Amino acid sequence: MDDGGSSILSFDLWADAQKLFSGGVNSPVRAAVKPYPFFVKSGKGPYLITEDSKTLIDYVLGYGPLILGHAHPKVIEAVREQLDKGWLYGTPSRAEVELAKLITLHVPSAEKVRFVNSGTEATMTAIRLSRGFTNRTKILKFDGNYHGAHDYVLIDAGSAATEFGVPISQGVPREVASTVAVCPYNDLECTERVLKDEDVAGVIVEPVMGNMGVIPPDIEFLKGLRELTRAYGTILIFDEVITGFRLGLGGAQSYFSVTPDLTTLGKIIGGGFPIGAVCGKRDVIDSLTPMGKVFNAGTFNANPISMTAGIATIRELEKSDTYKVTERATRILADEIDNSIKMEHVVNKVVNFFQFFLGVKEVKNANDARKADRGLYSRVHENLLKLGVFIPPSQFEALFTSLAHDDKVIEESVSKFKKVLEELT
Ligand SMILES: Cc1ncc(COP(=O)(O)O)c(C=O)c1O
Ligand SMILES: N[C@H](C=O)CCC(=O)O
Repeated sequence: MDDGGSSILSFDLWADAQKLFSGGVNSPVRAAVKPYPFFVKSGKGPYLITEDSKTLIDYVLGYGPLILGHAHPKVIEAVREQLDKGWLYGTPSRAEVELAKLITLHVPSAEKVRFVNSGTEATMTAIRLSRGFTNRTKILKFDGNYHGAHDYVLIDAGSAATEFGVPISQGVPREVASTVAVCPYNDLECTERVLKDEDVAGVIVEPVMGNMGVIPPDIEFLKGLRELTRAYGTILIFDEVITGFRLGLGGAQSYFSVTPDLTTLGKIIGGGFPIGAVCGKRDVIDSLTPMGKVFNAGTFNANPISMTAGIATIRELEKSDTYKVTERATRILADEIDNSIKMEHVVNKVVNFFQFFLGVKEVKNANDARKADRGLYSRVHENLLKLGVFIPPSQFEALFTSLAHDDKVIEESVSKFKKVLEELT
């Protein structure tokens, strides 16, 4: 980052933060920013403004939720209106019905919904549901898929768990870990072997892997998962915390025409406010308390602010050119990056999010991603930051585009990427 005498504020905040928080941060990936995490005072459209008064073009976008860009006026208006009416009732409110209607309208697998407060809670609840509904214990997940920060899934997890070398977290009881089988992504043979040999309650999968960089699925893999889980009476859970309302209004399940039994959502459906949701077949969701015996509860579940921001966001997605704009932005940027890198590399993109991998020929699963040159990726991140472009600090995250990433922003970004990539690769 260009100090220019003005980065004292971030630097000082960082010094304080290290005394106050483990590693100076409250979510580990943030500590990977080089040379040290900058602190943000505001966001507008495609930009972040740092405490050092630097403007950065943002391709992190809160790790995915901000598909309309920062501080979109429609979301501000809706949340302001809600604030005047209070923000927590401990009762149902109109907004949760409206948001659930939008989700069930657009997401093919969603007949009923349970709102929670994060993607982590959503996958935890979906897994418990699949166990409760089937009366089985085992879960199958895929190497490098990240489903949040709870015990059931911190086994061969991607994202910061891989970045910081804890794909299997300390503190997860061995008894819990032993209930989770892991297969390589895009590997149906392994999946079938596990389903045949074990009594599996649920298979949880990111329909596009977005937590080892971006890794697209083989369409046959998703279709095969559907057929196999049906054949073995296992619940298929699509973790669409990233892909939900990003690949289109119907998420990955519409994009790939594969309908799971349960879907977990988060990020975009809260318009950038904390949220999670489990949705799926009526009889499965009805297994949750109070109708059923699978427990879930939450003080902040379906809180009116997140509901309102989510409604405003989805309404905007329904009528704006967001998918056209974000796809175009990703295509131009990803292609230009592809052309600018001189060494062996891969650029993986799906609709409107992408990642590049240096020093490898193909990235089809987590093992391929681990072979990429992470040190060099980190230098690209650092040098781009000096030029005013913020990409994820970790190889194992994704670059996202938003409605605010118009041609002018992309043009400026392309010239900066070219400069850095031609110099470093
Ligand atoms: C696919 C996926 N599932 C689950 C989660 C967990 O969501 P949250 O961070 O909101 O708990 C994330 C991101 O963090 C994710 O990318
Ligand atoms: N990869 C994570 C979610 O998608 C990044 C967010 C975080 O862990 O802070």
